[in-house]
Amino acid sequence: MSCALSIYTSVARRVAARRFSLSRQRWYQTGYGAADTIYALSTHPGKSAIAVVRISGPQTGRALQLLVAPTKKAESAAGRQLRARRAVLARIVDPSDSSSTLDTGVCMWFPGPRSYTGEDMAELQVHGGTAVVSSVLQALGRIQGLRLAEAGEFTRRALYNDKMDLTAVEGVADLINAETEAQRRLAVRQAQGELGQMYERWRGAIVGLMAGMEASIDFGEEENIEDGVVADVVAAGHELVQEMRAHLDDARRGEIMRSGVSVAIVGPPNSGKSTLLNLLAQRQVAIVSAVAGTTRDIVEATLDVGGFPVVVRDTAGLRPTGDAVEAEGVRRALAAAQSADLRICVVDASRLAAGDTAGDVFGGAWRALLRQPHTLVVANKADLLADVDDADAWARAHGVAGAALLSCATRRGWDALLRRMAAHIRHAWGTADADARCRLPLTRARHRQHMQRCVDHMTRFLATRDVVLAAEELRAAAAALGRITGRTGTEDVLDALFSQFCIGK
Ligand SMILES: Nc1nc2c(ncn2[C@@H]2O[C@H](COP(=O)(O)OP(=O)(O)OP(=O)(O)O)[C@@H](O)[C@H]2O)c(=O)[nH]1
Ligand SMILES: [Mg+2]
Repeated sequence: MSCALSIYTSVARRVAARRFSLSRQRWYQTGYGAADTIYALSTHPGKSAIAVVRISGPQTGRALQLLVAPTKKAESAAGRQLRARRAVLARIVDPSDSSSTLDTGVCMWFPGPRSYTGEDMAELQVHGGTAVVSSVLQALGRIQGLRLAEAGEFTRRALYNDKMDLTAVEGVADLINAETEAQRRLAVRQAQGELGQMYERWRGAIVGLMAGMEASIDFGEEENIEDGVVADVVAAGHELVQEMRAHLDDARRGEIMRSGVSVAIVGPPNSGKSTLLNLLAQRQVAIVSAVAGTTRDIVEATLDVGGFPVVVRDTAGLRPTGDAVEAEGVRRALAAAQSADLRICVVDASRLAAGDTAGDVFGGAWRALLRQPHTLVVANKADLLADVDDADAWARAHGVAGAALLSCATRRGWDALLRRMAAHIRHAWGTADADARCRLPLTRARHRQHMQRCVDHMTRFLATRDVVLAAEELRAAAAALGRITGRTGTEDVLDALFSQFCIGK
C-alpha cells in the first residue's frame, strides 16, 4: 500500500511537471511572445465617467515610471511611490514630457505573479472621455516594447501562466455575455474555477489509479492484473465512473441555462400564438391578424423569464393545408416543437367552450405533441368565455386538464402563466445554478464530448484484464479530462474561444 502510495506521488509529480512544461511550451508556440508588454482599453469604448486601461508584461514597471507622476499633493506626502496592489492618485503624463499632464487618475500596480495575468500588470483608471483615452493609449504606444493587446490576450496570458484553467476562461467569457441571473450565477462559479477543480480532482484520481496499476506491474509475476493487488483500484475506478456518469446524465441543465431554454409556441391557427409571443417579448415581433394562417415562418425573440434565459419561437398554425408555403411552415413548426426544450401549446378556449373537443381543435397527429414532456397547454381567449370561477375545473371539463387559462386581450392569467413558466424551467433545468451546494453541471457541448470519451475509456479500463491495455485506457481517460481544462491539445479551441473576447479582457 505504502509502495503504491509512493508510486502515486511520483506519478503525480511527473504529471504536474509535464503540465507546467506544456503550458510554457504553448506560451512560446503562440507567437505572441512572453517578452511583449501589452496594453488596451478594458472598459467599453465611448464616453463614460471612468475608463480602465490595462498593461501587462515585463515592461509594465518601466511604462509606469515613464507615464505616472505624483500629483502635487502626493509630492509633499511621504511614501509617494506606487505600492503593490494599492490604489494611488497620480498624474498620467506624456512619456516624452513629464510636465504635460494627460489626465489625473487612479493607478494600480500588480507585480507578477500575483496579478490577473500572472505577469507584472497595471491598471490606470482615467476619465472616460474619448480624447483622454486615446491620448493615454497613444502615449503607451510610444513606449518601446509595448503593443496593443489582441482580443482576449490578457485572459490568454492568465491561462498560459496557470492562473486559471480553460473552463474558468470559458466562465469569464460567459460572465461577460451573461444576460440573466441564472446565467450570471452559473458563469461566476465556473469563472472561479469550480468546474475545473472538479475535473482536476478526477484527473488526479485517475493518476492515482495509474499508480495502482504500476504497482501491480511491479509486483505481479506476469504482466496480467493480479486480482488481490488491483481490487482496490477497480473498486475506486467503479466509484469514479459512477460519479462521472451522474455528471453526464444531467438533462443538459448547464448547457440549456447557458444558451437559453428553447421554447416553441405551437397550436392551431388563429389561437393567439403570435399575440402571446409579442406579449412575452414586450414588443411587436410577429404579425398578428384575424386571418388564420398569418404566421408562416419561425419568428424568434430572446427574453428573461424569472431570471432564466429563454429563446421563444412563434410558429405557423398547425392545420392540414394544400398551400405549399403554408405546408412548409407547418413542417417547420413541428420540427421546432420537436427540438424545443419546452413547448407552449396555445388553443382557443372559446372553441373548446363552443363544443369542439381538444381532438377537433388540435387535429389527430398533432395531439401527440401534448403528450410530450415539458409541454404547457394554454387555453387563450378566456375573455370570450362566460364567467369561469374555477380555471382548473374548466380545463378538466373541456379535455385540457392542467391547461393555463389566459386572455392575451385582458391579461387575465398572465402573471400566473409567467410564474408557471419560471417554475417549470427552475424545476427542470435550474437547480444547479441556484444552489451553491449542487455540483456545477456541464455547460458546453465541448465538455460533454470529452467527458463522454473519458467515461468510455474508463469503462474499457474496467472491462479489460490486460495490464497494458488497462494502463492505456487510463492514460486516454486522463487526457480527455485534460482537454476540458486545457491541460492537453487545445490550441484550436483557444483560438476560437479568444476570438470571441473583447480587446482588453
Ligand atoms: N378575444 C381575444 N382575441 C385574441 C386574444 N389573443 C389573440 N386574439 C386575436 O386572435 C387573432 C389571431 O391572433 P394571432 O396571434 O395572430 O394568432 P396565431 O395563433 O398567431 O395565428 P396564426 O399565425 O394564423 O397561426 C387576432 O385577431 C388576435 O387579436 C385574446 O386573448 N382574446
Ligand atoms: Mg401567428
